[in-house]
Amino acid sequence: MAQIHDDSPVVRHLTGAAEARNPGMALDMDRVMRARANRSAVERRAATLPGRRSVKKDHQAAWLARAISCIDLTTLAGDDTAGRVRRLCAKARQPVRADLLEAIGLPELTVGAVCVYHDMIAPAVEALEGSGIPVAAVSTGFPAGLSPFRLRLAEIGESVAAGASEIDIVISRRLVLAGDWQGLYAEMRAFREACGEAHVKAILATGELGTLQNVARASLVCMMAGADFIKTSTGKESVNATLPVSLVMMRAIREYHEATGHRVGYKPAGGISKAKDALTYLALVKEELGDRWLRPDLFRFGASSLLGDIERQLEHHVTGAYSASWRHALA
Ligand SMILES: O=C[C@H](O)COP(=O)(O)O
Repeated sequence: MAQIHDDSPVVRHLTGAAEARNPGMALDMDRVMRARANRSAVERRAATLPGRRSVKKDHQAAWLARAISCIDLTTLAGDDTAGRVRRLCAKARQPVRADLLEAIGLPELTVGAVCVYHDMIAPAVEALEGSGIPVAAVSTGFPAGLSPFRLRLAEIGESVAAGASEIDIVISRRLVLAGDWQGLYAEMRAFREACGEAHVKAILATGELGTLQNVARASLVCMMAGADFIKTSTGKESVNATLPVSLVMMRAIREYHEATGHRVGYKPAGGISKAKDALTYLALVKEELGDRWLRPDLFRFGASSLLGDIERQLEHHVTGAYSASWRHALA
């Protein structure tokens, strides 16, 4: 079987230079109010995506490897333990069986980050020491974001002090629903400041924002306030990442880049568990934002069970046989 060559996009993306951070800008209300989303046009375009770009054989293995490198391998359960987090981190270091990684020519492949609640940061940092894999912590009263503002800020500070280098904040949905864009801007600015050097992902919880127009406006406001990434969902809403929402958020990212020159990352999260869905998302990123976004510094999947299905597909690619999904239960 042909291997993925050293100059392949998969290998290059692992060694590419990181992007300068988005510093944000003053709140531009004209631009925010101009942001619109035509629901039927967006849904029509999204409906054409699944299955349209089918990549096969070595190309498919390369895209699946790239998907792995962009996963925020996540556990966000009330019964998380240090032991479970240590097992997840072992999986993050070696996401796929060593012989499969050798066979596709990427023995060093890892996931993009491990994402946990605050109390699980310490075991994750310890388990990932020396791997270069960052620890991301959900924060600011995740998932609802309804705890006192000063406590939400303090939570960020504690998570950074505990070793998280990425902070996934949740915005106050009520600010969006009330059209309080100044309030959302101020909140996001304060969260960004509290993060310091840690990168901040703004979770919009799009399933609770009512309209795609609100999604477009909230995306712009969070980027203007300095978000490094915008992220769809906590995984706890009744509707999480969808293709229409992704289209709207990616177009907001593109518009912000065209206006400011700053690239903001994108993280769809919640309910993405199949390799073929991951390929659809990657194709959408490539079409809407371009190849530069297909690296872990600008694109992540927030997912707790996607890796298991990707591993099954890679095993099939290398050996010609599928293994049972229970063999990949952890990821
Ligand atoms: O941010 C990540 C999500 O919580 C993961 O959601 P999931 O368990 O549906 O993959």
